[in-house]
Amino acid sequence: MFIVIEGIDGTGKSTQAKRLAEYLEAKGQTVVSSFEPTDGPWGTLLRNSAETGRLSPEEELETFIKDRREHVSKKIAPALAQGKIVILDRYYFSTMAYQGARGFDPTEIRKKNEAFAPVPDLLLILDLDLDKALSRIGGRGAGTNEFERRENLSRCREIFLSLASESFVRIIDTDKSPDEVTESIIAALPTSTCGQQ
Ligand SMILES: Nc1ncnc2c1ncn2[C@@H]1O[C@H](COP(=O)(O)OP(=O)(O)O)[C@@H](O)[C@H]1O
Ligand SMILES: Cc1cn([C@H]2C[C@H](O)[C@@H](COP(=O)(O)OP(=O)(O)O)O2)c(=O)[nH]c1=O
Repeated sequence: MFIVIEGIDGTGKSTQAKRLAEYLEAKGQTVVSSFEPTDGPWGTLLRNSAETGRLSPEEELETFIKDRREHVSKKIAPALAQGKIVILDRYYFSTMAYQGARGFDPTEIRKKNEAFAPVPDLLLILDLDLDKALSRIGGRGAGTNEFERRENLSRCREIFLSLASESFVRIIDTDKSPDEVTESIIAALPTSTCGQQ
C-alpha cells in the first residue's frame, strides 16, 4: 500500500503524515514514512537553494527528479516490495504543482515522473484556503515577494485540485481540528488498510 500526502505549504501534511503512521502502526502494520525533497544529496541541495538562491527552472526540475529517482530506488520500491505501507509527505504531484507554477506543463512533468516512479494507491490532497494556510505557517517569506508567493501557491493549489476526479485521489478539507482531519483521512483508507474499525 502506497499512500502519498500532498497539498500546498501549511495545509497540515507533516502533522497528518505522522498521525496516519501512528494510527497504522497501532493497528499492527509496518510503516515506512518518508518525505521529499529527501535528506539525500539532491534534496539537501534543493533545500539549501531556498536560502542560497533558487536554481534555474530547468536545473530545479531536473534536481527534483534526480532526488526522486534515488528515493524510489533506495527506499520506496524496496519497502513496497517487502509489503510495507509507505507514507510519503510530498511526491511528484508537488513537482506538477510547484514546477508547473514555474512554467512547465504539469502533464509533461507527470509523464516524465511516471516513467520511473510508482503511482500511489491513494493520493490524499490536503486542501485549505490560501490565507488560512499562510497564517498557519506564519510570516515566513513575507516581504517584497509576498505577492508573487501568493500567486504561486494559488496556482499550485489549482494544479493539485485539478487531480480531484482521478480514482485514486481524495481531497481532504483541513479547515478543521487536527483530530477531525485525521478522522477524514482514516475514512478515506480502503478497508484492507485498516480503513474501518
Ligand atoms: N488542523 C489544524 N488546525 C490548526 N493548525 C494546524 C492543523 N494542522 C496543522 N496545524 C499547524 O499548522 C502548521 C503547519 O502544519 P504542517 O503539518 O507543518 O503543514 P505542512 O507540512 O503541510 O506544511 C503547524 O504549526 C501545525 O501545528
Ligand atoms: C517534492 C517537491 C517539493 N517542492 C517544494 C515545495 C516546498 O515549498 C519545498 C520544500 O518542501 P517541504 O520540505 O515539504 O516544505 P516545508 O517543510 O517548508 O513545508 O519544496 C517542489 O517545488 N517540487 C517538488 O517536487
